[in-house]
Amino acid sequence: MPEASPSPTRALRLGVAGPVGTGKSSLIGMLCRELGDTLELGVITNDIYTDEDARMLRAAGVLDPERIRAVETGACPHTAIRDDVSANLLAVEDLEADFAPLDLVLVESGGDNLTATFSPALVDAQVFVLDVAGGGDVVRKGGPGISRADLLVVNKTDLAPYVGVDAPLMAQQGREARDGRPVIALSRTDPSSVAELRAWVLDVLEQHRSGGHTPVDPGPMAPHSHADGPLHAHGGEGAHTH
Ligand SMILES: Nc1nc2c(ncn2[C@@H]2O[C@H](COP(=O)(O)OP(=O)(O)OP(=O)(O)O)[C@@H](O)[C@H]2O)c(=O)[nH]1
Repeated sequence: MPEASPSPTRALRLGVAGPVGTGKSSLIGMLCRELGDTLELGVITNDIYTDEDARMLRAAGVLDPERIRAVETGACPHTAIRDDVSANLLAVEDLEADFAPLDLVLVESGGDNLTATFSPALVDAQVFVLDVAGGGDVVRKGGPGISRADLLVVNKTDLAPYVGVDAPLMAQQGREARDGRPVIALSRTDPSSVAELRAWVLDVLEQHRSGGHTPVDPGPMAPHSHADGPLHAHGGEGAHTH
């Protein structure tokens, strides 16, 4: 398990969670392109049955393929980032040992629904990714990731006119739901939004290195179900019940 107060010498571990298809892998690829020249990076992906996201990122050529590793999570992808994070921690620690010293390890959750959050035992900070194509009302539905992740991203703003969503309003409602925690309206076609994301990550890294960053638990996941499984919940104290 990582130390309670992260050593400024180890890499910042940044989780990226959010519903299926909102652009988590793309955002990680974007950060690799933006930061790969100046920082030593590693990536861990979580998929239910495959290593699809890792293969997609390797194929994108954004990072040395050896620095992108996959964790196969089995039926419930949330367990692996929330209740029993051992497989992910081992993957992060192996990556850090193999490519020491790393500056930043990006950990992508398996996309599933609105409830996924990382345990602070696995990541130091977390980004929750929504997209405009999921509908403008998604922000108002709330959930621990939307309300309390270190950063909320409203992604694919370039698609907003085509799906009838007011992206600035969606971002504003995100800010209102988050008591001032940051929100970035992002599109890979909007360089200023990409620069804003880059700056946010560098700021958190700087705080991590100076000992000024405290990992915050957004809170446990709400009860949810998977395509082939019953409704279940993940307890806040490491319990996992089906
Ligand atoms: N128009 C547009 N499409 C985007 C943007 N970012 C990502 N996409 C597209 O959205 C789709 C899903 O992106 P992914 O990065 O695979 O999403 P994901 O959240 O990792 O998906 P899962 O791992 O399956 O949950 C892909 O077709 C991307 O090309 C964006 O800024 N604008």
